[in-house]
Amino acid sequence: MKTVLTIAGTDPTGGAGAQADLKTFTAHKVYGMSIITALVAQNTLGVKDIMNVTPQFLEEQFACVFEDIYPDAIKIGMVSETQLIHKIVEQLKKYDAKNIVVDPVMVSTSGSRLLEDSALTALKQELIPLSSIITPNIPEAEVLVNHPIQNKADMLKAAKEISEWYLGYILIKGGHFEECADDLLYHADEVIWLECEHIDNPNTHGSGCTLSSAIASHLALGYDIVTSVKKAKEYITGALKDNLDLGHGSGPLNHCWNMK
Ligand SMILES: Nc1ncnc2c1ncn2[C@@H]1O[C@H](COP(=O)(O)OP(=O)(O)O)[C@@H](O)[C@H]1O
Ligand SMILES: Cc1ncc(COP(=O)(O)OP(=O)(O)O)c(N)n1
Repeated sequence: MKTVLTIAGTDPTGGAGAQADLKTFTAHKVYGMSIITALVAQNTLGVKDIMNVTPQFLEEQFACVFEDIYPDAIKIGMVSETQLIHKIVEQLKKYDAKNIVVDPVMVSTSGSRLLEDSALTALKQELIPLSSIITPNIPEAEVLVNHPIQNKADMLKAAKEISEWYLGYILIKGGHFEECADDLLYHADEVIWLECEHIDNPNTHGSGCTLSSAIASHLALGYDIVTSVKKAKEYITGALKDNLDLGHGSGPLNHCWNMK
């Protein structure tokens, strides 16, 4: 069985973070594992509190995973502090990790900051360069390029700007636009639009976590990056169309819609 690791924060209601990632791994029939960066008190209504783990505890979790069950692919989500990013970078290098997907989580859709301002430099200069693909949403891409992104032309411009300092694949997600949900996959002047109509579903909590975990699952299964992204986009679209309605805010997805 192929193995996939998430390095992420938690969501006790299971819609985002490590819990969503693990469900996504299971839905792709890969063996899921998790290294926790932070305990997050959150639900469909928003984030109440964050308790980061220590770098030492992060290192112990790395040893438990990598010295026992080596992952075929890794998804990295919420890592809010510089010292935790430093530790993850050190450990990924130590264990010669491959097939790394970085979802540069910065702010939850409900508006809570999940990345400290001071950690942005370490994210850009140390963690992102180790990855094969990054998956920013529009607000995250705006932070990476430091200007607004209002349409598809702006998305392409932003991807080109990011490619000046990052050599991997860049997936800018268009889920925050009203008119459509077209994602842009960009690499070395290659432009692929993954087109999708805007699905009228207010329950999108954790959609970015779920998409990046689906990409990592497909990488572990041996697909190339372009195929992995296309298959992951089909999966997230199906999950959004499944119309699960739980909770009092922006609800979670049915990660196992494809197993019905
Ligand atoms: N209403 C929607 N209709 C169709 N696809 C969507 C919708 N909202 C999000 N998506 C898709 O879900 C994935 C996650 O995107 P997004 O919600 O932008 O990420 P994040 O959760 O990181 O903010 C992307 O493939 C995006 O296009
Ligand atoms: C622990 C944790 N990680 C990431 C997020 C953000 O999730 P995302 O998939 O970007 O979707 P929204 O929750 O913003 O809709 C999170 N909330 N918690």
